[in-house]
Amino acid sequence: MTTIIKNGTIVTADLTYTADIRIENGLIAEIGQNLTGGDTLDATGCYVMPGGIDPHTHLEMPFMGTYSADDFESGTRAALAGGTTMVVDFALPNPGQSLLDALDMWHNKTSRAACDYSFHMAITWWGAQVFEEMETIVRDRGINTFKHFMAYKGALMVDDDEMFASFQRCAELGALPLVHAENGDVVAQMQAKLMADGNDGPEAHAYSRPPEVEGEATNRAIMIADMAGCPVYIVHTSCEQSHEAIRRARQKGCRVYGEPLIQHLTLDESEYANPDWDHAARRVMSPPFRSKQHQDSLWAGLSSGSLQVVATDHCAFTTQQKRSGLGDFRKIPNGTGGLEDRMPMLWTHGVATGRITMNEFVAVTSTNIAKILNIYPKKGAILVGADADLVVWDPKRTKTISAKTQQSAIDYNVFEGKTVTGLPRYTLTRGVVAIEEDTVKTREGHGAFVRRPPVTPVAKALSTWKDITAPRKVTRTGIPASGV
Ligand SMILES: NC(=O)NCCC(=O)O
Ligand SMILES: [Zn+2]
Ligand SMILES: [Zn+2]
Repeated sequence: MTTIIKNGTIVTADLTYTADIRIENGLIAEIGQNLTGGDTLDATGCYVMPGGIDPHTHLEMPFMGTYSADDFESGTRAALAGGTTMVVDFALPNPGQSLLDALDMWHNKTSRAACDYSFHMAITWWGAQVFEEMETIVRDRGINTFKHFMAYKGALMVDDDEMFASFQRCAELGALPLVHAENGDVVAQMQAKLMADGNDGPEAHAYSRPPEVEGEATNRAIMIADMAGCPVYIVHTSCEQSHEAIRRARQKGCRVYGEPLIQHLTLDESEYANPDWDHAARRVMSPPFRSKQHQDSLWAGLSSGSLQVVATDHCAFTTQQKRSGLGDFRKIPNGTGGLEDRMPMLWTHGVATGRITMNEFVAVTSTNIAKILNIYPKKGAILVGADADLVVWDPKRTKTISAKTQQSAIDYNVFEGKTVTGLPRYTLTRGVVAIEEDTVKTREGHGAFVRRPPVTPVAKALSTWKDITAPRKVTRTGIPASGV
Protein backbone atom coordinates (compact mmCIF):
# COMPACT_ATOMS: atom_id res chain seq x y z
CA MET A 1 0.00 0.00 0.00
CA THR A 2 1.31 3.46 -1.00
CA THR A 3 0.60 6.76 0.73
CA ILE A 4 1.97 10.17 -0.22
CA ILE A 5 2.19 13.05 2.24
CA LYS A 6 2.08 16.15 0.06
CA ASN A 7 2.73 19.87 0.39
CA GLY A 8 4.17 19.77 3.90
CA THR A 9 7.35 21.17 5.43
CA ILE A 10 9.54 18.41 6.81
CA VAL A 11 11.02 19.22 10.21
CA THR A 12 13.66 16.94 11.69
CA ALA A 13 16.12 17.42 14.53
CA ASP A 14 18.56 19.13 12.19
CA LEU A 15 16.74 20.22 9.01
CA THR A 16 13.65 22.10 7.83
CA TYR A 17 12.72 21.76 4.13
CA THR A 18 9.82 21.34 1.74
CA ALA A 19 9.27 17.88 0.25
CA ASP A 20 6.71 15.13 -0.20
CA ILE A 21 7.07 11.70 1.39
CA ARG A 22 6.14 8.38 -0.22
CA ILE A 23 5.33 5.57 2.19
CA GLU A 24 5.28 1.92 1.19
CA ASN A 25 4.61 -1.07 3.44
CA GLY A 26 5.00 1.00 6.57
CA LEU A 27 8.39 2.45 5.63
CA ILE A 28 9.50 5.75 4.15
CA ALA A 29 10.27 4.83 0.54
CA GLU A 30 11.06 8.20 -1.03
CA ILE A 31 11.44 11.86 -0.09
CA GLY A 32 11.20 14.28 -3.00
CA GLN A 33 9.31 16.86 -4.99
CA ASN A 34 5.92 16.40 -6.66
CA LEU A 35 5.48 12.74 -5.72
CA THR A 36 2.31 11.07 -6.99
CA GLY A 37 0.42 7.77 -6.70
CA GLY A 38 -1.47 6.00 -3.93
CA ASP A 39 -3.53 7.67 -1.21
CA THR A 40 -2.70 11.31 -0.62
CA LEU A 41 -2.57 13.07 2.73
CA ASP A 42 -2.57 16.84 2.39
CA ALA A 43 -0.03 18.53 4.66
CA THR A 44 -0.54 22.08 3.38
CA GLY A 45 0.35 24.52 6.17
CA CYS A 46 1.71 21.68 8.32
CA TYR A 47 5.05 20.43 9.60
CA VAL A 48 5.81 16.76 8.96
CA MET A 49 7.87 15.43 11.86
CA PRO A 50 9.04 12.08 13.26
CA GLY A 51 6.32 10.75 15.55
CA GLY A 52 6.99 11.30 19.23
CA ILE A 53 8.65 8.65 21.36
CA ASP A 54 7.68 8.65 25.02
CA PRO A 55 10.37 6.63 26.82
CA HIS A 56 8.67 6.70 30.20
CA THR A 57 5.19 5.22 30.66
CA HIS A 58 3.57 2.92 33.20
CA LEU A 59 0.57 1.25 31.56
CA GLU A 60 -1.42 -1.21 33.67
CA MET A 61 1.32 -1.02 36.28
CA PRO A 62 0.84 -2.74 39.64
CA PHE A 63 1.75 -0.04 42.14
CA MET A 64 0.86 0.94 45.69
CA GLY A 65 -1.86 -1.67 46.02
CA THR A 66 -3.60 -0.98 42.72
CA TYR A 67 -3.02 -0.86 38.93
CA SER A 68 -2.53 2.29 36.86
CA ALA A 69 -5.76 2.86 34.98
CA ASP A 70 -4.56 3.20 31.37
CA ASP A 71 -3.65 -0.08 29.71
CA PHE A 72 -1.80 -0.61 26.44
CA GLU A 73 -5.02 0.05 24.49
CA SER A 74 -6.14 3.35 26.02
CA GLY A 75 -2.55 4.43 26.66
CA THR A 76 -1.36 3.97 23.09
CA ARG A 77 -4.61 5.51 21.76
CA ALA A 78 -3.89 8.58 23.93
CA ALA A 79 -0.30 8.61 22.69
CA LEU A 80 -1.32 8.57 19.02
CA ALA A 81 -3.98 11.26 19.56
CA GLY A 82 -1.20 13.54 20.76
CA GLY A 83 1.32 12.67 18.01
CA THR A 84 3.34 10.05 19.92
CA THR A 85 3.96 6.87 17.92
CA MET A 86 6.05 4.78 20.32
CA VAL A 87 6.07 4.25 24.08
CA VAL A 88 8.63 2.55 26.29
CA ASP A 89 7.16 0.98 29.43
CA PHE A 90 8.79 -0.71 32.44
CA ALA A 91 8.78 -4.42 33.31
CA LEU A 92 8.92 -4.64 37.11
CA PRO A 93 9.90 -7.99 38.66
CA ASN A 94 8.66 -8.68 42.17
CA PRO A 95 11.43 -9.26 44.71
CA GLY A 96 12.88 -12.69 43.93
CA GLN A 97 11.04 -12.95 40.61
CA SER A 98 12.92 -13.91 37.45
CA LEU A 99 13.49 -11.00 35.05
CA LEU A 100 12.43 -13.27 32.19
CA ASP A 101 9.12 -14.12 33.88
CA ALA A 102 8.45 -10.46 34.55
CA LEU A 103 9.17 -9.62 30.93
CA ASP A 104 6.73 -12.32 29.76
CA MET A 105 4.09 -10.82 32.07
CA TRP A 106 4.59 -7.41 30.51
CA HIS A 107 4.48 -8.78 26.96
CA ASN A 108 1.14 -10.35 27.88
CA LYS A 109 -0.33 -6.91 28.53
CA THR A 110 0.31 -5.56 25.04
CA SER A 111 -1.97 -7.49 22.66
CA ARG A 112 -4.20 -4.41 22.11
CA ALA A 113 -1.41 -1.84 21.69
CA ALA A 114 -2.12 0.54 18.82
CA CYS A 115 1.42 1.87 18.40
CA ASP A 116 4.87 0.36 18.71
CA TYR A 117 6.37 -0.16 22.16
CA SER A 118 9.38 -1.43 24.01
CA PHE A 119 10.34 -2.09 27.63
CA HIS A 120 12.95 -1.11 30.13
CA MET A 121 13.71 -3.90 32.62
CA ALA A 122 13.71 -2.83 36.28
CA ILE A 123 16.30 -4.12 38.75
CA THR A 124 14.23 -4.43 41.93
CA TRP A 125 16.42 -6.96 43.73
CA TRP A 126 19.93 -8.35 43.31
CA GLY A 127 21.50 -11.78 43.16
CA ALA A 128 23.33 -14.25 40.91
CA GLN A 129 20.12 -14.98 39.01
CA VAL A 130 19.58 -11.31 38.17
CA PHE A 131 23.22 -10.98 37.13
CA GLU A 132 22.85 -13.95 34.73
CA GLU A 133 19.44 -13.01 33.38
CA MET A 134 20.52 -9.47 32.52
CA GLU A 135 22.62 -10.98 29.75
CA THR A 136 19.66 -12.90 28.32
CA ILE A 137 17.49 -9.79 28.53
CA VAL A 138 20.07 -7.84 26.52
CA ARG A 139 21.32 -10.48 24.08
CA ASP A 140 18.08 -12.40 23.37
CA ARG A 141 15.16 -10.24 24.42
CA GLY A 142 15.99 -6.94 22.72
CA ILE A 143 16.21 -4.75 25.81
CA ASN A 144 19.22 -2.52 26.44
CA THR A 145 18.07 -0.46 29.45
CA PHE A 146 17.74 -1.30 33.16
CA LYS A 147 15.79 0.88 35.58
CA HIS A 148 16.84 1.46 39.20
CA PHE A 149 14.65 3.07 41.85
CA MET A 150 16.56 4.91 44.59
CA ALA A 151 13.15 5.69 46.16
CA TYR A 152 10.08 3.68 47.27
CA LYS A 153 11.82 2.17 50.30
CA GLY A 154 10.50 -1.28 51.15
CA ALA A 155 9.09 -1.72 47.65
CA LEU A 156 11.06 -1.02 44.47
CA MET A 157 14.11 0.66 46.03
CA VAL A 158 17.64 -0.73 45.58
CA ASP A 159 20.69 0.14 47.69
CA ASP A 160 23.98 1.61 46.51
CA ASP A 161 25.79 -1.74 46.52
CA GLU A 162 23.06 -3.31 44.37
CA MET A 163 23.08 -0.32 42.06
CA PHE A 164 26.86 -0.40 41.70
CA ALA A 165 26.80 -4.13 40.91
CA SER A 166 24.03 -3.65 38.36
CA PHE A 167 25.73 -0.65 36.74
CA GLN A 168 28.94 -2.66 36.35
CA ARG A 169 26.92 -5.41 34.70
CA CYS A 170 25.35 -2.80 32.40
CA ALA A 171 28.84 -1.64 31.44
CA GLU A 172 29.85 -5.23 30.56
CA LEU A 173 26.72 -5.76 28.47
CA GLY A 174 26.70 -2.39 26.72
CA ALA A 175 23.40 -1.53 28.41
CA LEU A 176 22.21 1.78 29.83
CA PRO A 177 21.06 2.15 33.45
CA LEU A 178 18.09 4.43 34.12
CA VAL A 179 17.60 5.89 37.58
CA HIS A 180 14.69 7.27 39.57
CA ALA A 181 16.86 9.53 41.70
CA GLU A 182 15.38 10.38 45.09
CA ASN A 183 16.95 9.47 48.43
CA GLY A 184 14.40 6.91 49.61
CA ASP A 185 15.77 6.69 53.17
CA VAL A 186 15.44 10.44 53.73
CA VAL A 187 11.98 10.50 52.13
CA ALA A 188 10.77 7.71 54.47
CA GLN A 189 11.97 9.63 57.54
CA MET A 190 10.46 12.90 56.37
CA GLN A 191 7.15 11.18 55.63
CA ALA A 192 7.03 9.66 59.12
CA LYS A 193 7.74 13.04 60.76
CA LEU A 194 5.09 14.85 58.70
CA MET A 195 2.50 12.22 59.60
CA ALA A 196 3.47 12.37 63.28
CA ASP A 197 2.97 16.16 63.15
CA GLY A 198 -0.51 15.71 61.69
CA ASN A 199 0.43 16.67 58.12
CA ASP A 200 -1.53 13.94 56.34
CA GLY A 201 -2.77 15.79 53.22
CA PRO A 202 -1.44 15.62 49.64
CA GLU A 203 0.68 18.75 50.16
CA ALA A 204 2.79 16.74 52.64
CA HIS A 205 3.79 14.48 49.74
CA ALA A 206 5.64 17.47 48.25
CA TYR A 207 7.12 18.51 51.62
CA SER A 208 8.53 15.01 52.06
CA ARG A 209 10.42 15.14 48.75
CA PRO A 210 12.30 18.47 48.59
CA PRO A 211 14.68 19.17 45.70
CA GLU A 212 17.69 18.23 47.88
CA VAL A 213 16.40 14.65 48.10
CA GLU A 214 16.55 14.51 44.32
CA GLY A 215 19.78 16.45 43.87
CA GLU A 216 21.69 14.24 46.30
CA ALA A 217 20.46 11.02 44.70
CA THR A 218 21.11 12.28 41.16
CA ASN A 219 24.68 13.17 42.04
CA ARG A 220 25.17 9.80 43.77
CA ALA A 221 23.80 7.87 40.78
CA ILE A 222 26.04 9.79 38.41
CA MET A 223 29.15 9.17 40.53
CA ILE A 224 28.32 5.48 40.85
CA ALA A 225 27.84 5.23 37.07
CA ASP A 226 31.14 6.98 36.50
CA MET A 227 32.91 4.50 38.79
CA ALA A 228 31.13 1.58 37.10
CA GLY A 229 32.11 2.88 33.66
CA CYS A 230 28.67 3.22 32.12
CA PRO A 231 26.51 6.11 30.88
CA VAL A 232 23.43 6.90 32.99
CA TYR A 233 19.97 8.29 32.24
CA ILE A 234 18.16 10.19 35.01
CA VAL A 235 14.39 9.92 34.63
CA HIS A 236 11.92 12.68 35.60
CA THR A 237 14.53 15.35 36.37
CA SER A 238 12.36 17.93 38.12
CA CYS A 239 14.59 20.53 39.80
CA GLU A 240 17.70 22.67 39.58
CA GLN A 241 19.57 20.52 42.14
CA SER A 242 19.24 17.46 39.95
CA HIS A 243 19.80 19.40 36.73
CA GLU A 244 22.90 20.97 38.26
CA ALA A 245 24.38 17.55 39.03
CA ILE A 246 23.72 16.45 35.45
CA ARG A 247 25.10 19.66 33.98
CA ARG A 248 28.25 19.51 36.10
CA ALA A 249 28.90 15.89 35.20
CA ARG A 250 28.39 16.54 31.50
CA GLN A 251 30.85 19.43 31.66
CA LYS A 252 33.38 16.98 33.07
CA GLY A 253 32.75 14.64 30.15
CA CYS A 254 30.44 12.10 31.84
CA ARG A 255 27.82 10.52 29.60
CA VAL A 256 24.72 11.54 31.54
CA TYR A 257 21.24 12.19 30.20
CA GLY A 258 18.39 14.07 31.90
CA GLU A 259 14.68 13.69 31.22
CA PRO A 260 12.30 16.42 32.37
CA LEU A 261 8.57 15.67 32.19
CA ILE A 262 6.02 17.89 30.51
CA GLN A 263 4.20 18.06 33.86
CA HIS A 264 7.23 19.51 35.68
CA LEU A 265 7.82 21.97 32.84
CA THR A 266 4.31 23.40 32.90
CA LEU A 267 2.67 22.77 36.31
CA ASP A 268 3.97 24.00 39.65
CA GLU A 269 3.80 23.30 43.37
CA SER A 270 0.88 25.69 43.94
CA GLU A 271 -1.36 22.82 42.77
CA TYR A 272 -0.81 21.12 46.15
CA ALA A 273 -2.15 24.17 48.04
CA ASN A 274 -5.54 23.78 46.36
CA PRO A 275 -8.21 23.45 49.09
CA ASP A 276 -9.88 20.63 47.14
CA TRP A 277 -8.27 17.37 48.38
CA ASP A 278 -9.02 15.57 45.11
CA HIS A 279 -7.42 18.33 43.05
CA ALA A 280 -4.17 18.12 45.02
CA ALA A 281 -4.12 14.31 45.28
CA ARG A 282 -4.62 13.89 41.53
CA ARG A 283 -1.31 15.73 41.11
CA VAL A 284 0.65 13.62 43.57
CA MET A 285 3.61 12.15 41.79
CA SER A 286 7.28 11.58 42.53
CA PRO A 287 9.16 13.83 42.27
CA PRO A 288 6.43 16.38 43.03
CA PHE A 289 5.73 19.57 41.10
CA ARG A 290 8.26 22.31 41.91
CA SER A 291 8.47 26.11 41.98
CA LYS A 292 8.70 28.32 38.90
CA GLN A 293 12.48 28.74 39.46
CA HIS A 294 12.94 25.01 38.97
CA GLN A 295 10.78 25.12 35.86
CA ASP A 296 13.03 27.85 34.44
CA SER A 297 16.04 25.64 35.09
CA LEU A 298 14.46 22.74 33.17
CA TRP A 299 13.56 24.93 30.21
CA ALA A 300 17.10 26.31 30.17
CA GLY A 301 18.40 22.74 30.15
CA LEU A 302 16.36 21.92 27.07
CA SER A 303 17.49 24.97 25.14
CA SER A 304 21.14 24.66 26.17
CA GLY A 305 21.31 20.90 25.64
CA SER A 306 22.10 19.83 29.21
CA LEU A 307 18.72 18.02 29.30
CA GLN A 308 17.87 15.87 26.31
CA VAL A 309 14.42 14.28 26.46
CA VAL A 310 10.88 15.34 27.42
CA ALA A 311 8.74 12.43 28.64
CA THR A 312 5.50 11.98 30.63
CA ASP A 313 6.00 9.16 33.17
CA HIS A 314 2.35 8.49 32.26
CA CYS A 315 1.02 6.61 35.29
CA ALA A 316 -2.64 7.51 35.56
CA PHE A 317 -4.88 6.75 38.54
CA THR A 318 -8.58 7.58 38.86
CA THR A 319 -9.88 9.90 41.58
CA GLN A 320 -11.27 6.85 43.36
CA GLN A 321 -7.82 5.22 43.36
CA LYS A 322 -6.21 8.44 44.65
CA ARG A 323 -8.70 8.47 47.55
CA SER A 324 -7.07 5.41 49.07
CA GLY A 325 -4.69 7.99 50.54
CA LEU A 326 -7.34 9.96 52.43
CA GLY A 327 -5.92 10.52 55.90
CA ASP A 328 -2.43 9.32 54.93
CA PHE A 329 -0.70 10.98 51.96
CA ARG A 330 1.79 8.08 51.82
CA LYS A 331 -0.99 5.87 50.44
CA ILE A 332 -2.00 8.15 47.54
CA PRO A 333 -0.91 6.24 44.41
CA ASN A 334 1.94 8.22 42.90
CA GLY A 335 1.54 9.22 39.28
CA THR A 336 -0.06 11.53 36.73
CA GLY A 337 -1.10 11.28 33.08
CA GLY A 338 0.19 13.23 30.09
CA LEU A 339 0.61 10.95 27.06
CA GLU A 340 -1.94 12.78 24.90
CA ASP A 341 -0.79 16.23 25.99
CA ARG A 342 3.03 16.04 25.94
CA MET A 343 3.56 17.18 22.35
CA PRO A 344 0.83 19.89 22.19
CA MET A 345 1.83 21.28 25.59
CA LEU A 346 5.53 21.33 24.68
CA TRP A 347 4.79 22.98 21.34
CA THR A 348 2.55 25.60 22.96
CA HIS A 349 4.83 26.39 25.91
CA GLY A 350 8.15 25.69 24.19
CA VAL A 351 8.09 26.39 20.44
CA ALA A 352 5.36 29.04 20.38
CA THR A 353 7.07 30.97 23.20
CA GLY A 354 10.52 30.80 21.57
CA ARG A 355 12.07 28.74 24.35
CA ILE A 356 12.98 25.97 21.91
CA THR A 357 13.08 25.73 18.12
CA MET A 358 10.99 23.36 16.03
CA ASN A 359 14.09 21.27 15.41
CA GLU A 360 14.83 21.12 19.13
CA PHE A 361 11.20 20.07 19.65
CA VAL A 362 11.79 17.09 17.37
CA ALA A 363 15.08 16.35 19.09
CA VAL A 364 13.65 16.27 22.62
CA THR A 365 10.40 14.47 21.76
CA SER A 366 11.83 11.85 19.41
CA THR A 367 15.30 11.88 17.87
CA ASN A 368 17.47 12.17 20.98
CA ILE A 369 15.77 9.29 22.74
CA ALA A 370 15.84 7.18 19.56
CA LYS A 371 19.63 7.59 19.59
CA ILE A 372 19.95 6.98 23.33
CA LEU A 373 17.88 3.78 23.04
CA ASN A 374 19.73 2.64 19.89
CA ILE A 375 16.71 2.55 17.59
CA TYR A 376 17.77 5.46 15.37
CA PRO A 377 17.12 5.86 12.43
CA LYS A 378 14.39 3.17 12.40
CA LYS A 379 12.60 5.54 14.79
CA GLY A 380 13.07 9.27 15.34
CA ALA A 381 14.06 10.06 11.74
CA ILE A 382 12.62 11.06 8.39
CA LEU A 383 14.93 9.11 6.13
CA VAL A 384 14.39 6.54 3.39
CA GLY A 385 14.09 3.14 5.07
CA ALA A 386 12.89 4.49 8.41
CA ASP A 387 9.55 3.41 9.89
CA ALA A 388 6.80 5.74 8.70
CA ASP A 389 5.97 6.81 12.26
CA LEU A 390 5.06 10.38 11.40
CA VAL A 391 2.99 13.27 12.64
CA VAL A 392 1.57 15.88 10.29
CA TRP A 393 1.52 18.76 12.72
CA ASP A 394 -0.88 21.63 12.21
CA PRO A 395 0.55 24.63 14.11
CA LYS A 396 -2.83 26.42 13.88
CA ARG A 397 -5.12 23.69 15.24
CA THR A 398 -6.19 24.51 18.76
CA LYS A 399 -8.16 22.98 21.61
CA THR A 400 -8.77 23.35 25.30
CA ILE A 401 -7.65 20.24 27.18
CA SER A 402 -10.51 18.49 28.93
CA ALA A 403 -11.04 15.13 30.58
CA LYS A 404 -14.37 14.98 28.73
CA THR A 405 -12.67 14.65 25.34
CA GLN A 406 -9.43 12.84 26.25
CA GLN A 407 -8.50 9.26 25.31
CA SER A 408 -7.11 8.32 28.73
CA ALA A 409 -9.38 6.18 30.91
CA ILE A 410 -9.19 8.42 33.97
CA ASP A 411 -11.84 10.95 35.05
CA TYR A 412 -9.70 14.12 35.14
CA ASN A 413 -6.73 15.70 33.41
CA VAL A 414 -3.96 17.56 35.24
CA PHE A 415 -3.85 20.04 32.31
CA GLU A 416 -7.64 20.62 32.40
CA GLY A 417 -8.61 24.01 30.93
CA LYS A 418 -5.26 24.72 29.30
CA THR A 419 -5.50 25.82 25.66
CA VAL A 420 -2.96 24.33 23.28
CA THR A 421 -2.20 25.49 19.75
CA GLY A 422 -0.37 22.95 17.60
CA LEU A 423 -1.96 19.51 17.19
CA PRO A 424 -1.75 16.55 14.83
CA ARG A 425 -3.68 16.75 11.59
CA TYR A 426 -2.61 13.14 11.01
CA THR A 427 -0.67 10.67 13.11
CA LEU A 428 0.73 7.68 11.23
CA THR A 429 2.03 4.53 12.85
CA ARG A 430 4.18 2.54 10.40
CA GLY A 431 2.30 4.18 7.53
CA VAL A 432 -1.21 3.61 8.90
CA VAL A 433 -3.28 6.69 9.69
CA ALA A 434 -4.33 6.35 13.33
CA ILE A 435 -5.50 9.91 13.93
CA GLU A 436 -7.14 12.31 11.47
CA GLU A 437 -7.82 15.51 13.37
CA ASP A 438 -10.54 14.60 15.90
CA THR A 439 -11.25 11.21 14.37
CA VAL A 440 -9.57 8.28 16.11
CA LYS A 441 -8.83 5.40 13.72
CA THR A 442 -6.44 3.42 15.90
CA ARG A 443 -6.19 -0.33 15.29
CA GLU A 444 -5.97 -2.51 18.37
CA GLY A 445 -3.04 -4.88 18.04
CA HIS A 446 -1.26 -2.88 15.33
CA GLY A 447 1.55 -2.02 17.76
CA ALA A 448 4.66 -4.20 17.67
CA PHE A 449 7.52 -4.75 20.08
CA VAL A 450 10.67 -2.86 19.06
CA ARG A 451 13.90 -4.72 19.78
CA ARG A 452 16.77 -2.53 20.90
CA PRO A 453 20.32 -3.81 20.42
CA PRO A 454 23.00 -3.07 23.04
CA VAL A 455 26.26 -1.14 22.71
CA THR A 456 25.33 2.31 21.46
CA PRO A 457 28.18 4.33 19.95
CA VAL A 458 28.36 6.18 23.28
CA ALA A 459 28.63 2.95 25.31
CA LYS A 460 31.33 1.67 22.96
CA ALA A 461 33.33 4.90 23.19
CA LEU A 462 33.01 5.00 26.97
CA SER A 463 34.10 1.40 27.43
CA THR A 464 37.09 1.99 25.13
CA TRP A 465 38.12 4.98 27.24
CA LYS A 466 37.55 3.12 30.51
CA ASP A 467 39.71 0.23 29.28
CA ILE A 468 42.53 2.59 28.35
CA THR A 469 42.38 4.40 31.69
CA ALA A 470 41.71 1.34 33.91
CA PRO A 471 44.02 0.77 36.92
CA ARG A 472 47.07 -1.24 35.91
CA LYS A 473 49.63 -2.91 38.09
CA VAL A 474 53.04 -1.29 37.76
CA THR A 475 55.72 -3.75 36.63
CA ARG A 476 58.81 -3.11 38.78
CA THR A 477 62.32 -4.33 38.31
CA GLY A 478 63.99 -3.35 41.56
CA ILE A 479 61.83 -4.85 44.33
CA PRO A 480 63.45 -4.59 47.77
CA ALA A 481 63.65 -7.86 49.74
CA SER A 482 61.00 -7.82 52.48
CA GLY A 483 62.09 -6.85 55.99
CA VAL A 484 65.59 -5.79 54.90
N1 LIG B 1 6.40 9.03 39.13
C1 LIG B 1 5.40 8.55 39.82
O1 LIG B 1 4.94 9.24 40.73
N2 LIG B 1 4.84 7.36 39.55
C2 LIG B 1 5.27 6.39 38.65
C3 LIG B 1 6.42 5.56 39.16
C4 LIG B 1 7.71 6.32 39.04
O2 LIG B 1 8.16 6.57 37.93
O3 LIG B 1 8.30 6.68 40.03
ZN1 LIG C 1 10.07 7.25 39.07
ZN1 LIG D 1 8.05 6.32 36.12
